[in-house]
Amino acid sequence: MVKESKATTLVSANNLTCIREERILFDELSFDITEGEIVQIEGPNGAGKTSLLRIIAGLSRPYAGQINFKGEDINRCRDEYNDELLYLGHLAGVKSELTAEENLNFNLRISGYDDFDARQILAKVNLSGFEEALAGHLSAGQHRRTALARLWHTNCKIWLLDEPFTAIDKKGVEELEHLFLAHAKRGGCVILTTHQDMGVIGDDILRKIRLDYRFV
Ligand SMILES: Nc1ncnc2c1ncn2[C@@H]1O[C@H](COP(=O)(O)OP(=O)(O)OP(=O)(O)O)[C@@H](O)[C@H]1O
Repeated sequence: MVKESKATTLVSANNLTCIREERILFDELSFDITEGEIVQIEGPNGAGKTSLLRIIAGLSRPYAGQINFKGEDINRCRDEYNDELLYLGHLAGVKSELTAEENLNFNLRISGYDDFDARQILAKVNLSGFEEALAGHLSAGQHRRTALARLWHTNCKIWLLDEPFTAIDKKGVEELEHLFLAHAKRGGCVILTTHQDMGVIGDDILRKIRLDYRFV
């Protein structure tokens, strides 16, 4: 008999409330995200998507509620959680005064990787020939690709991506979508914000968490 294996819950939000400038961005928000899921946090500008991602990442605290990693409060398993977390925010840790290759080397080494071929990874994000260009001299899309390159070399299961498609061309968006699908298939999860429609990841796969703010 084939035994059905149940997907592990990686991240749970428990009754999260976030208040900014006397505005409730979200209130008693709860959800579970399991291995293999791709989740889009959606809502209008200012709804609290970045705020929610930062709370999930443990970078800021909610007014109330907590985030659990595999059932445990992230404040009690920080190291274990951080080992599984890849967070790419708006600025995404790309330093203008470093080259594309130096940025990738830095970002991967600081995450504990030392066995990689940066040029090969940069080729995957279409930056061949730009390895030695200063990030500050790259186009907006190439700058973003420099940040995203580390997704091609990571063991982290939980990807938290704030507007990953910003400035990325159509083909690049599709390649990223395929990467997310492959990551989910390997048992990871992707939690992202975007205002863009995703054409490769169908609505049957994509799960949406919608935020709509209201005044206190
Ligand atoms: N640290 C902070 N202090 C005060 N207000 C904040 C802080 N962080 C966010 N806000 C406010 O909270 C609201 C939600 O911001 P957030 O960046 O989470 O929205 P968003 O849904 O990601 O928006 P967008 O689609 O424009 O990126 C905004 O009105 C913002 O000004």
